[in-house]
Parts: sequence; structure tokens; C-alpha cells
Amino acid sequence: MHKAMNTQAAHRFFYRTLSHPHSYSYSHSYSSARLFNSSSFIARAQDYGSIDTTRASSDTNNDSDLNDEDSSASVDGWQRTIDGLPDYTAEPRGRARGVEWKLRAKGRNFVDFCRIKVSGGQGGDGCVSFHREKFIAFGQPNGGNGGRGGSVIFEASNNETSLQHVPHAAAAPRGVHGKGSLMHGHSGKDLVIKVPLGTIIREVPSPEKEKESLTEIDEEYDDDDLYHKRLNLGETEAKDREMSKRWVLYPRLTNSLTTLPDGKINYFEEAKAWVAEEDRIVEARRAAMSKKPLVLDVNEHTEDKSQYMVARGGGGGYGNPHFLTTQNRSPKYATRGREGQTRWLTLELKTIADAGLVGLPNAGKSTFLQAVSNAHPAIAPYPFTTLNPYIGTVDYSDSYQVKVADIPGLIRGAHRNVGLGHSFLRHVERSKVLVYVIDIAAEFGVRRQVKGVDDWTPESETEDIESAGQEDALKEQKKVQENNDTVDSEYSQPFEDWKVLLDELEAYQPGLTRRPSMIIANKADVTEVAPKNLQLFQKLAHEEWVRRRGEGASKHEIKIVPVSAKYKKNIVKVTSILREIVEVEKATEAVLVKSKEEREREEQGEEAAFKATRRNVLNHLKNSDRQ
Ligand SMILES: Nc1nc2c(ncn2[C@@H]2O[C@H](COP(=O)(O)OP(=O)(O)OP(=O)(O)O)[C@@H](O)[C@H]2O)c(=O)[nH]1
Ligand SMILES: [Mg+2]
Repeated sequence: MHKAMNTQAAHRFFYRTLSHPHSYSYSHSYSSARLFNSSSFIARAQDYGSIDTTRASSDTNNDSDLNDEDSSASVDGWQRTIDGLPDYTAEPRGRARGVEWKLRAKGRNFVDFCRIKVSGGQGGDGCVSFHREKFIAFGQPNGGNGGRGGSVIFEASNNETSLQHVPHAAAAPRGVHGKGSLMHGHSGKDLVIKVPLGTIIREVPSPEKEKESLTEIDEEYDDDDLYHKRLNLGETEAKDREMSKRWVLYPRLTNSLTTLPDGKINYFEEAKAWVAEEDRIVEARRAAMSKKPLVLDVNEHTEDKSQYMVARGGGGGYGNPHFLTTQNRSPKYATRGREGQTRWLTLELKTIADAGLVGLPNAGKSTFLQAVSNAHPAIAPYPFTTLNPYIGTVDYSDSYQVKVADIPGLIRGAHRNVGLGHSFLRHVERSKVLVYVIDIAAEFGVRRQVKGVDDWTPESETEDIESAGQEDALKEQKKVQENNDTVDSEYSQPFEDWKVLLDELEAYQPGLTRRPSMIIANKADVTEVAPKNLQLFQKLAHEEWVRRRGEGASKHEIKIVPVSAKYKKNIVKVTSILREIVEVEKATEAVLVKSKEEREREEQGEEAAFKATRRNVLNHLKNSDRQ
């Protein structure tokens, strides 16, 4: 049925594409059904250009009754724009994947968010064995215990910068079974996964748990009786099966356990009670441990190579000597190993830096980073050159260091996933200082404002930036210069750009713009426009800052430093101001951390005192009972 549905869907897709005025044509020989089934393939193929989205002439549009669907109809769950490309802005569901596609299309291998299933290994089974030797026909039991299953461990690593190497599922190996002659099994090896500093690990519900509400039928299956009935098992068989989940029995033992001669004690029942009690304790301990979902923050205070166990391996089973008593001299059973812990986790990498560079595409962020640090990011005169965050270290003469993060350019509407979206803003989230990089020579918006071009939208701006080649941009710039006479004297493009940045940051995380900040007015070497722009920008920016931050802001005026990153002019001034702000921030943070630690210690002290009192009371009660 599933197959039939897919074929139907494929036909629908095929007809839709045929009847659509902007039909797709495939430049290879995959069947349409195959293409439809593999939506991710379509995406990738389109990104790499193996699918032509060329416009077919409208006379191919001969199937008019099938053409009643809107041009933005959803194909494989995506809204399409008029050009047949996925419209990433259309619906929230597509957003995350949309960004992923865009980045993958440009050969990105930096990963800052992933989901992983971790499972500890199962314990090895205990062994049922007896000593046998010449002249010793009935030796003592000598089955070894099983080894503990391996655990999954996350290790904080200074050398990792991406979550690229974190797998989707990680299962540690199981413990080795015990053997005869009291040979205990080896424990499974722990699985160590390295995660970069800055990773936040959160436990999430398993997919099965999420679906639990629709599982009336599954509940039936959970019912053991029903399960066995469906398997057509007899009662004894079902019992045996159940028992074999927990017990390793000596061959041909099953029947003799149920039919004991009169007067004989069933030691197996006794052993079962012991194990059940132990199981109960283990379950209770596990439940107590997993009461709160796991949240780990591998931050800058974490030491390199510190380890966190995220999925514990199951304990090994007991060999038959474990059940040896003065009465029961030949226990013919051993237990199986316990199951390992399983967890679903999400890993989110928030790069740790002292300062984060925020700016529109092409503002010169990467050029600035190159000018101040030892980093060599890609620099080019087109937007979205930088696709991954890039960290550079600014070295001062007294070996003080400041880490600066360069992130992809933000544009208006990034919170609606325009451009590269704004998911990468998680990388400035942890920066202590925000450094806005503004192109002080920018004049693009001037013409629009003056002539009152009404059809301008954030989307059209994106398209402009994305599709227009460099030549177009230059032409535009020329026109702007020609029209400079008509410029409104109170309009400042750099100021508008800065407001876009502030709005986008606020849309991403309210309150983010309240961080200590400074502005770099880059490209100050373009002397035709920069000085005039700078003057106006300084005035408007200050007013805006006071407006946004309230009256107190005038005291902490935002610093605006004109620089030329390309020609390395006025760089020292920026780095010294940056250092001042970072130092103040670090000192404040240190005080806060210290007071938090003290508070925690006090709380722990109180708790310890409470526990001690309780212990004393219990002891007292016990003693008075005895008397
Ligand atoms: N004249 C001049 N040009 C500059 C200056 N700084 C950067 N540029 C130019 O601006 C263009 C863009 O520079 P990038 O550093 O790649 O800009 P970006 O902000 O990193 O851009 P994205 O990575 O796309 O967000 C390049 O052609 C640089 O040469 C400057 O101070 N003066
Ligand atoms: Mg860049």
C-alpha cells in the first residue's frame, strides 16, 4: 500500500510539473518515482545544479484541468516560489531544513546542531558451569560473571570546533559473557565521543514516547499475554521465553524447575526473589537518576578532557556460584546481563568567544578579523562569503588574548530565514561583547528613499543581493553617485543598516542588544562618502541608543570607531577599546561566578546539615526501639 501511495504521489508530481508553466526538466535518467521518493536527493541535485529548473514554454501546458493548483503549491512538503525553488520563508516547518540545504549546497561541513541516540552496552551473561575433573564427578559450580557493558562518554575537547564527527547513534559494546572455570567476562569498552567546548547537551524524549498518545494498539502488544497469544505460544513456552530473558539455565532444567518431587525445596524460587529485589532497587535508582532530563553545559569553565557519562552500560549477570548456599549445593542457573541505558540527546554548539562581529553581508567583518588577528577567513566582494563562524585570536603585546568570532552576514528578515537565516546567531549568544561592523560607505538605500521606490521588500533586497552579480552592484553604485545631489540630508544608510542588525538580534533573542557593544565604522577609506556618513551616523546612532536603552544609556555611550580594515588603519584604537570592554566584562563575570559558587556552597551546607540531623534522629529512634 505504501508503495502504491508513493507511485500515486509520483504521478501527481509528474503531472503537476508537466502542467506547470515553469516545469522541471531533469537532465538525467532517473525515473520520476525515484526522484519523488527521495526528496533529499532532489534538494541536493538542485543545489548542485543537476536538475534544471529552466522555464518550459507555456504551450507545453496542455493539461489544463490538472493545472488548477497555485504556483506556490507544496511539492514534497515544500512551498515553491515562482521559479520553482523552495521558498524557505513560506512556512516554519521548512525553516530549519531550508537553512541546512542552503549551507550544504555551498559545501559546508560545519555542524552546530545534532541529535544523537546513545545506548550503553548490555552486560554480559553469567555462566552456569561445574567443575569437572577425573575422579571429581560432581565438582562445585564455577561459572564466571558477565562483564559490565560499555558506557557512552562525552569528552570536552579544546581541539574540536564542530559537531561534525558526532554520529546519529552511538552504542557502546556489550560486556563479554562469563565462562567456565570462574572466568569472568571483560567489561565492554567505553565509547568516548569528543565534543567541542561550548556544546550544550540536552536530553529529549524518545521518538516512541512522543508518539505514545496514539498507541492503543501498541499497549495491547505491550501486554505480555496478548503478545504471546499472537505468537501462538503455549503457556509453558511463553513462560520459558519470559524466563530466558533474565535467566541462563542449565540444559534440560526447565521442566525439573516446575515439577519438583514432594518435600524438595524450590531453591530457584528463592533465587528469583533475590534477583527481583535487586532489580527493584536498580530500577528505583535508575528512575531517581532519570527524574530530571539531563542538561550539560560544556562551557569555557570546563577543563579540557573532562568526561561526562551520558549512557551507563548495564551490569553483568551473575554466574551460578553466586547462588550457592549451604543448602543448595548445585545451583543450575545464572542471570543475564542488564540492559544499558538509552537516551536521546540534542547537541547544540554555541561557539565561545569574547567578542562577536555582527554586520550585514559585505560589511567587512572577515577583513576586520584578518586585520586584527592571526585568522585567515575568506574575503570576497560578494555577500555570504562567510558561511561558518570563524574564530580569531587578537594577541596583545603583554600576551593578553581576546577571542573574536566572525559569523555570516545578517540581513533584514533573517529571523524569517531570509538569507542564511539567523540560526548562526547562537554563535554570538555567548560572546561577552557585541561588535557591530557597519559599512560607513554604504549608499544603496539612499536612492530608494529619495525616489520613494515603493515595491521594495526585504525579500526583493535578498534577491537583489543573491542574484545580482557584482557588475550590477557596481552599476547601482554608479547610479547612486549620480543621484547624490537629491539625497535627503537626514537619511543615513549605515544607520538603517545598524537598525536592521539591532532588530534582527532582538528578534533572535530579546535583550541580546543590551550586551556591552561597540561599533566599527568600516571602509572609512572611501573618502567621497565616509566622512559625511560618519558624522550623521554618529548623531543618529547616539539618539537611537538612548531611545532603546533608556535614559541611563547616555552614561554608557556606544563607541563608534572609524576604521579601514582593508588598509589596516585605526585598528589599534579598536583593539584597545575592545580589550577595555572585555576586561571589565570578564571581571564582572568572575565576581558573579564567585558569588554563585558561594551561594551554592551555602545551600549544600544547609542540605548536609539537614541530612545529618535526620540521620541522628533515625539513629535515636532505632536505639530507643532496641531498649
Ligand atoms: N574600501 C574598503 N573595502 C573594504 C574594507 N573592508 C572590507 N572591504 C571589502 O569589502 C568586501 C567584503 O569584505 P568581507 O570581509 O568579505 O565582508 P564580510 O562582512 O565578511 O561579508 P560576508 O562574509 O559575506 O558576510 C571585500 O571586497 C573587501 O575587500 C575597507 O576597509 N575598505
Ligand atoms: Mg565574511
